[in-house]
Amino acid sequence: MDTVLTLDHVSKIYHNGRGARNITFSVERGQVVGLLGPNGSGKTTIMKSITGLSQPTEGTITVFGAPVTDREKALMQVGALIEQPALYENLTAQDHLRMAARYYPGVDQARMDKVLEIVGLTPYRKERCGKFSLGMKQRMGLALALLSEPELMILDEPTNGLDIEATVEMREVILRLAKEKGVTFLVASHLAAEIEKMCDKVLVLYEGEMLSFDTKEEALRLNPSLEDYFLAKVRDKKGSVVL
Ligand SMILES: Nc1ncnc2c1ncn2[C@@H]1O[C@H](COP(=O)(O)OP(=O)(O)OP(=O)(O)O)[C@@H](O)[C@H]1O
Repeated sequence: MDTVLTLDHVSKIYHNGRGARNITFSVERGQVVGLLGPNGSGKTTIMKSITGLSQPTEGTITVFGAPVTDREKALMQVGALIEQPALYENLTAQDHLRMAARYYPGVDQARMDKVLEIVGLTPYRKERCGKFSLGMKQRMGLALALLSEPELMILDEPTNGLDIEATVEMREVILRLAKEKGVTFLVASHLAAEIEKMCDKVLVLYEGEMLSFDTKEEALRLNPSLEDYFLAKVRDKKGSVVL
């Protein structure tokens, strides 16, 4: 199997002592890996370190065999949606894609049409993004992240704030891309059920610490759900304290 992403003893500690500590895991091509953890557990910190948005205090991150310190090379094949997508209220979906396409020489009109189709925004391509619903904005962010046909996608809470239908649509897009195109995904969520529906492997984060990294099958072997698995891991960490 091809290893797409490796974190080796990575820590990112902010000046206030918080962040994420001693994170080690690898992701293989075509896998959908979930980062599961409550608010403040370090999910965004890890994703920002992978995408080069922030600098780890310790450890090494390798993307497609290149260290993330060699930013341009490592991140050429990475698409990311971290926090809310930054969209201009007065620009249309099509305008946003044209602007982003300037950074990617190989991206043509056909690719722009394709990403709009993938995320289901083709009928709205000439509408201003300021008029988009939250779910449409999120899908627009995904379209922009997909524009350069990245082989690795880093998605931070991609269904945050979305209603049931938009959540299902977002999940279907992710699973389709993983299955049909072999795209590798690292997806962060604080919802165990969300990770359970989407991921092949799950990494549990708690208070900046990595508590486990298992396949979904392993996680569900002794637990009825990923929620129970998560609670069991947190209980193990806290000793006998019952949540
Ligand atoms: N720029 C920063 N400066 C100082 N502390 C920070 C900074 N960014 C995050 N933190 C702290 O680091 C810890 C991890 O935060 P992070 O945003 O990575 O968590 P998260 O799991 O993504 O949370 P959420 O689900 O709320 O987005 C938290 O305690 C947070 O307060």
